[in-house]
Amino acid sequence: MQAYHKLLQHILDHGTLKEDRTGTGTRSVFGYQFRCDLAAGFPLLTTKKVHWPSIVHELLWFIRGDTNLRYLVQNNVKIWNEWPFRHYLEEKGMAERFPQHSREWKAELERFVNRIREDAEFAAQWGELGPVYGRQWRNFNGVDQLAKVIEDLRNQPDSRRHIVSAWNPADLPEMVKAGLPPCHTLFQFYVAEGKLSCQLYQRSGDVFLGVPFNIASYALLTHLVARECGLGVGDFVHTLGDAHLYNNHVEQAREQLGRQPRPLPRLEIAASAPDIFHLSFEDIQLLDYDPLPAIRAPIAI
Ligand SMILES: Nc1nc(=O)c2c([nH]1)NC[C@@H]1CN(c3ccc(C(=O)N[C@@H](CCC(=O)O)C(=O)O)cc3)CN21
Ligand SMILES: O=c1ccn([C@H]2C[C@H](O)[C@@H](COP(=O)(O)O)O2)c(=O)[nH]1
Repeated sequence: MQAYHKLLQHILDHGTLKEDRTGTGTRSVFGYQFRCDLAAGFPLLTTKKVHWPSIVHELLWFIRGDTNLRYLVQNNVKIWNEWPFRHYLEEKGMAERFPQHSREWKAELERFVNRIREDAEFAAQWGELGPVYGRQWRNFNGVDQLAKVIEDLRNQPDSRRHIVSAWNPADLPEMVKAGLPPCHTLFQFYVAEGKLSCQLYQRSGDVFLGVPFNIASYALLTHLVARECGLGVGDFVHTLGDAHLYNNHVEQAREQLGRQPRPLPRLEIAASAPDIFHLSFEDIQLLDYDPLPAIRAPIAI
């Protein structure tokens, strides 16, 4: 928690003004690392409310190898809608009629999302994000990396080769169409003294909106994999490439920095829960999460 505040403050103090693909503009630093001890509490921000159900559903969606928006929409997870919608507008030649974030654009986005939810055929055609995280984790040119890393952690915990990569250069052109090239690019597990640690290399981090989700998601993944291997939890180490604060998030970041952290919540995985590949949302519970109110910020598309 303190580590996240330090990152926000570091970018405010030392970030370089830098243009970006979305045209929003950022303050950015290159190369930043922090760690959290997962035994000290679950690292979900308490200085603003973060939508926990979205984190759980998104991770279960990755673990299942799913890459279609439909599961997320059906579970009220809104964080991926804008990218397939942008692709849909472009393919239909409607992008100019719907300027991003305008009233008409918002109404059309809502219609798009409703059709994804209700119309299976429409979802199959327009909800597909391409070979993004879920595909690469479970089927990287035929390799089930997640199953393999769990097997290796059980058999050779001391190995220095416990890596899962979402960065598949041959598939990048397909990912860019309706999604994005993976931001959380590669992760590595490490076992010492019966505890599982995880380090993530994130090539690009939207520090106000994306990074709080990414921290919680990898913390949860580490807990789930540790349980699968009969290990305790160690550290989550987060290494960022381009760590940026969008120019339209600066006021929100300052507001958050003025708030006092509260005690961290705890994670509970049901004792009766099945293995990692068959978990359901109800098996995973966050206890004692008592955050300060959410702070709204626009998403850069
Ligand atoms: N610019 C950008 N930043 C990101 O973090 C990001 C992308 N693009 N594209 C792909 C995914 C989607 N992610 C997102 C998208 C939206 C929110 C967001 O709007 N969060 C709000 C409200 C979420 C809700 O309650 O539904 C928040 O306050 O956290 C967060 C992460 C992370 N990724
Ligand atoms: O899990 C995620 C996914 C995306 N982001 C952010 C990082 C950037 O702000 C954008 C992606 O734009 P690129 O031009 O492809 O870097 O999304 C994130 O923080 N976390």
